[in-house]
Amino acid sequence: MSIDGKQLNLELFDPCSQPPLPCQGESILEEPVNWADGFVVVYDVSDQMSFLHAKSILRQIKEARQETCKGLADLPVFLVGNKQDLCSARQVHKEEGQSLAQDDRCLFQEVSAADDFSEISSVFTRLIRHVMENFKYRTDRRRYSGSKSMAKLINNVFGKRRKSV
Ligand SMILES: Nc1nc2c(ncn2[C@@H]2O[C@H](COP(=O)(O)OP(=O)(O)OP(=O)(O)O)[C@@H](O)[C@H]2O)c(=O)[nH]1
Repeated sequence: MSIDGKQLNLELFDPCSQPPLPCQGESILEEPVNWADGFVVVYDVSDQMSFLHAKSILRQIKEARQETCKGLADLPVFLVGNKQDLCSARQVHKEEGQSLAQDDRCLFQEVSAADDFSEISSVFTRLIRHVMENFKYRTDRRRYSGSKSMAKLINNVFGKRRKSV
């Protein structure tokens, strides 16, 4: 992906599409929270339960980061309210999303993935810009996920190196 003239390799991890964890009660964030450079937490504006779930995930991110990465700059988190097009079925007001994002110091946007992919693209572009900004102030080296470490190893031996996010 190219952003602001920079060529980046992105690794996207969707915990919801992963197989269930062997140990019940283990957080879905257990693994990515250790290496992710940013988070997108999505809820459905027509589903109050999904908003409560998003709230709980934001709390988990905050707690996990405080535990594992003391002293590091906050990682950018984007709270996204999807299915904005379902006006008549709306259960979560935009203001509720805005207020949660404000309390948790997140970026916030309502989108309709079904209507307009450019809004989704803009969410990722904004998040990545914040990640890049954060890199300027971070002294730690980025930790890769397992698959990324292997890809990096192979790249170091055989390929050209690119900046990764
Ligand atoms: N009306 C409307 N429907 C949407 C929108 N985005 C997704 N959907 C529908 O919501 C359903 C779930 O979409 P998926 O793409 O499977 O969502 P997902 O994020 O992969 O779901 P998880 O399995 O929970 O991770 C599908 O029927 C989509 O067509 C949207 O913006 N508006």
